Amino acid sequence: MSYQDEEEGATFDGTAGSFPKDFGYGLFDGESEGTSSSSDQKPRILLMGLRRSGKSSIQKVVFHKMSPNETLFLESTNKIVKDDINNSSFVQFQIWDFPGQIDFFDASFDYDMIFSGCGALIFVIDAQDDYIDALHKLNLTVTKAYKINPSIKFEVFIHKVDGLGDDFKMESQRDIHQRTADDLNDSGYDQIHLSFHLTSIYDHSIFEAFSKVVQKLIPQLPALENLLNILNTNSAIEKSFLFDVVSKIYIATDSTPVDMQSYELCCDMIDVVIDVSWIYGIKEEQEPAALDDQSSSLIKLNNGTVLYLREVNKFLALVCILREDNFEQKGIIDYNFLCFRDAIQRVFELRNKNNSPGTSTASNVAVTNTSNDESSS
Ligand SMILES: Nc1nc2c(ncn2[C@@H]2O[C@H](COP(=O)(O)OP(=O)(O)OP(=O)(O)O)[C@@H](O)[C@H]2O)c(=O)[nH]1
Repeated sequence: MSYQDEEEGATFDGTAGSFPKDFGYGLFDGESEGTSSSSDQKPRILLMGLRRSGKSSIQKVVFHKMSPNETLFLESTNKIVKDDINNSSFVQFQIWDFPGQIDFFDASFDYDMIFSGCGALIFVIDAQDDYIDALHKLNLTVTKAYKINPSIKFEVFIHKVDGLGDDFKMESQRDIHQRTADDLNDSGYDQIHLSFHLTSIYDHSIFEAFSKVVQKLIPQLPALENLLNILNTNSAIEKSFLFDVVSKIYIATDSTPVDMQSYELCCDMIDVVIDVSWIYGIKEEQEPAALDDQSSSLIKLNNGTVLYLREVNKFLALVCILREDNFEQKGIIDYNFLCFRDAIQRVFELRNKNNSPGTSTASNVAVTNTSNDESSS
């Protein structure tokens, strides 16, 4: 089995989508290349599934801003393609895209090495196709991976659901759920937990599903959720997301349920802010950055709701949804936000202190220090 490091921009020039591929990518202030975790230490998210199930498309759309229509021209993957996700820099990991025809009984497939450093395994099932073979492969894959590394998070993407009606979607999910549980029982692995997500690259569901996968690998998630809950309560905010700006993955949200529409609105807001700041906000000689410490934006919707965005650091933004009436107390909201930003920085400073260099846990995503040069208050 051969490996291939994907050269950034070699196969896709990043012109599709609403902002450039290299927008805001890079290291934190004062950090040199040598200080970031090396490729081998970065935790892995594996993308597996049958041929043409949509693995490469998912990776390209979520992390390389490829427009969904362009995925029609993607060629079949015939090698394991390793992609370093350091574009967002906040959460760093590698995605390994596997060829659909991979054979676990092939002696050259070093699955000990592959599964041992793996944080999450995403198995993609094409819901528009007959999925019986895929379920067989899923069972084979998760049992093999579990034997080597029981701490892997197993995620099943029931993919390409854009072509399916709502009833059929639900029915497929139920059926796949049932069959995989039966298969795992039969093979004596009923302790393996699988999470299911209905996804499509043609809407935001793929970003939402990926957000949930990445969140499971962030050990600070409970602390972040708690901070968002406190912020919401004290500022009369209805919903808030902490976004990794470039990928539009949300790395945390408060504990109220996420509804797709709110998430989509917040994603669209990020696109608008970045597009506008790209056109008007950045001087030529400066290194492009998605946001700076002054970035904020306010969008009033005609249903009496306000979307409010504030920069947390170079790579993270807080996007809140609240009633227009409650936004009258903007001073309080801004003050609470500064406290929130300060607390977030302290959460990650603590982690960095606890983690001596080179000892990042393989299954958790590496989180880089978020502190800005400027004082936050
Ligand atoms: N309708 C629909 N088509 C999709 C979706 N995702 C991917 N596709 C299409 O599925 C086809 C196969 O996608 P790929 O990403 O090449 O599949 P793959 O799993 O990487 O395939 P291999 O490299 O052969 O293993 C492409 O024509 C994509 O446009 C989706 O969400 N909906």
